[in-house]
Amino acid sequence: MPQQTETIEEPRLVAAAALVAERVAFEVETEIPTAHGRFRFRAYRDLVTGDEHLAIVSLAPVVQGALVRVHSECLTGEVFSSEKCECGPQLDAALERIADGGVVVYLRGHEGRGIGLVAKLKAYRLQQSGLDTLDANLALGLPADDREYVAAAAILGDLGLHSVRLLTNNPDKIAQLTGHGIEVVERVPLVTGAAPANLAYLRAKRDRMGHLIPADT
Ligand SMILES: Nc1nc2c(ncn2[C@@H]2O[C@H](COP(=O)(O)OP(=O)(O)OP(=O)(O)O)[C@@H](O)[C@H]2O)c(=O)[nH]1
Ligand SMILES: [Zn+2]
Repeated sequence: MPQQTETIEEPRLVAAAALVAERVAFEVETEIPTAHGRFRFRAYRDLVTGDEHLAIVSLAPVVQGALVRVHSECLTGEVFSSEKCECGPQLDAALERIADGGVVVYLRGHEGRGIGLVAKLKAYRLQQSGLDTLDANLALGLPADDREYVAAAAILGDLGLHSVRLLTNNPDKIAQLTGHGIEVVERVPLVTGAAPANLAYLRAKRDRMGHLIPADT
């Protein structure tokens, strides 16, 4: 019986290893104490985009089905506590929650849903004159969401994870990771950081972009 299991899993493992090799290069691991506990910070170079991504891994063992957050970089929300989005509180909450055995994959190059910092600030400026988060991107001639998650799947593959409980409200993240060989056994909602300044943003994500955000937000 154990032999049979190995035979079934082998193609998946081979595919995961190939994805890792073609997409990311592991560079370094070091432990860092944070306000949310001590974590292993593992840095990867993205072989396609050149971005430097991170896997922030709990010291507690990470097993199949572990809690995972795949998080898009957001300078304004995470460094400057901008209340135009809820990225800062989401990242803090994710680190708290994975401390018992899980991973945050922090994706650089995802700033502004993949359009970059300057374009995001241009989009914010348009939002000041009334456009919502989606139409502001489109008015700039840019996609509503330009993110892809191959690198995240490759990093999870490097950690030996092919089955995860994913902290997200974004169905596209689940669909893309699944398409790249990561089985999402459960979606764990991550609703936090709502503030008067980001209510319209949360509602636009829910009503126009399909995010699974509670109706009473
Ligand atoms: N273009 C643009 N990007 C934004 C805006 N507000 C936040 N972002 C970016 O959106 C990204 C986060 O994506 P979200 O759609 O908020 O959330 P998500 O990660 O897809 O979904 P969750 O997993 O549920 O958190 C970050 O890179 C932010 O910089 C905005 O108004 N316009
Ligand atoms: Zn943000």
